[in-house]
Amino acid sequence: MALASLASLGSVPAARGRIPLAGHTVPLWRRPLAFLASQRPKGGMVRVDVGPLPVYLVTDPELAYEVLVTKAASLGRGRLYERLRPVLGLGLAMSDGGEHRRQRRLVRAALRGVPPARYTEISAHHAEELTSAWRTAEMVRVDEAMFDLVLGILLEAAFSSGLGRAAAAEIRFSTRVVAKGVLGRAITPRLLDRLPNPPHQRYDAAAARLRFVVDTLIEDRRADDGGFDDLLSLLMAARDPETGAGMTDDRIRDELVTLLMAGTEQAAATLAWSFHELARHPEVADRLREEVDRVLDGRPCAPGDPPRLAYTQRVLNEVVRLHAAPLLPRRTCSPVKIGGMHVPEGTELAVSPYAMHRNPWLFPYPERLDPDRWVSTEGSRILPRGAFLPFGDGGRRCVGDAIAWTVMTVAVAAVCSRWRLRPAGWHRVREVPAAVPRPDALPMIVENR
Ligand code: HEM
Repeated sequence: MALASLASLGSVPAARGRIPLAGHTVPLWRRPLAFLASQRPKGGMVRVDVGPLPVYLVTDPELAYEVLVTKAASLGRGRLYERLRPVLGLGLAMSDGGEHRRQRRLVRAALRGVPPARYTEISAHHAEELTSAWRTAEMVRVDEAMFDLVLGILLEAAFSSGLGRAAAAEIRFSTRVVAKGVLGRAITPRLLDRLPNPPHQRYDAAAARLRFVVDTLIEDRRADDGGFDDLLSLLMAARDPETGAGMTDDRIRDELVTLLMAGTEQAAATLAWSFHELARHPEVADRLREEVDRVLDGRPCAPGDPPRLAYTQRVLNEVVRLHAAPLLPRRTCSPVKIGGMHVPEGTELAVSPYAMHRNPWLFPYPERLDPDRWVSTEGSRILPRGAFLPFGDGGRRCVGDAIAWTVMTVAVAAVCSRWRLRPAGWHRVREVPAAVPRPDALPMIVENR
């Protein structure tokens, strides 16, 4: 059927709460995640007006699968991403089409070049260092501790021993500033760039410093490329199988910054939520500790252990379900049929894993942390494709998912084999929108088990 003769986007309903001229800016500003989770339109698509810009929000698994997988060739990055170029450059998260496919092949090959056992060893070492420094009754900002932990692990995987103290401190500082400011920067209209805005200035300066430090590390490695087997060396050695071409140093820097930013923010937020959820569900925490004790018997995780921690991984599966990406934005780069509708070129779409994962038709009692919903028994319901998207799907699916599972399993096991974390009663934790929502702050008290 010709595209033009199909139903048009005009038939897609607008989400409730729209105000003339302002669109849905008010609910998006005041309670964005609750607003997204409340969207369950009949046809699986609803229009959300971000000021004057209509964005078609996809909350139905079948449509999400079309957007992310089967029709992905007609979709590129959405507008939100354009604003991230000063920090992510031409890194994987920013490119499209054939360029993206070629680059992704190289990055995946480099990531796979570090054996999974190495990620387990590095994670176990860093997690031990962190948890052995905690003291009974101490208050720990778990969100910050997890950020430092994941970044430390990724930095060691990327630069092994080649990273000096000063460079490590600079990367830690800048990455934190960039991670905090990234969403504000992405949604601020370009028009306002000229106005003085201290948070944006801090963000821009941190982005520039982060890129500068990584540039210097690449330069140093070019001068002494003796026998490293880390991600940096693997990215330098990566060659396109068709053309034999490698990456320029600028591109290697963009990929490293992308991996550090994408990996740290999301895995750290998920880990922080894990401890928040375990504290709210003592029966789940007891079962997890029982498993960790049985499998590890008091020793740190070793290669081969993470897959044996099956209950721990089911808990993490629930955490990534409940605290998933609010939006995976896309823009059509050619006219395309989606959900039987004609979608013209230049349309902004966004799949919402967050909304989907909280849909009771897909996940009964969705607000409940229930690791056993992932036990497959005879007769258990099979989820439709496109319904569970913590790592996205298709050609843009997360390239760090396996690393994330290792890092997170090892870290949860390390904390739970030594400590119980109790919420510090004075703070009510809020979900802050980000690539993966993060806690605004997560102060917890360390207790003996
Ligand atoms: C719990 C942890 C993580 C979660 C929930 C997560 C989630 C995601 C999601 C949903 C996407 C797809 C975005 C889209 O379709 O628009 C993505 C892409 C990506 N992730 Fe992750 N991620 C995690 C950890 C990591 C780690 C540890 C790394 C790196 C070591 C990483 C690197 C990336 C990169 C580079 C992309 C872009 C892929 C592309 O565009 O081809 N992520 N991630």
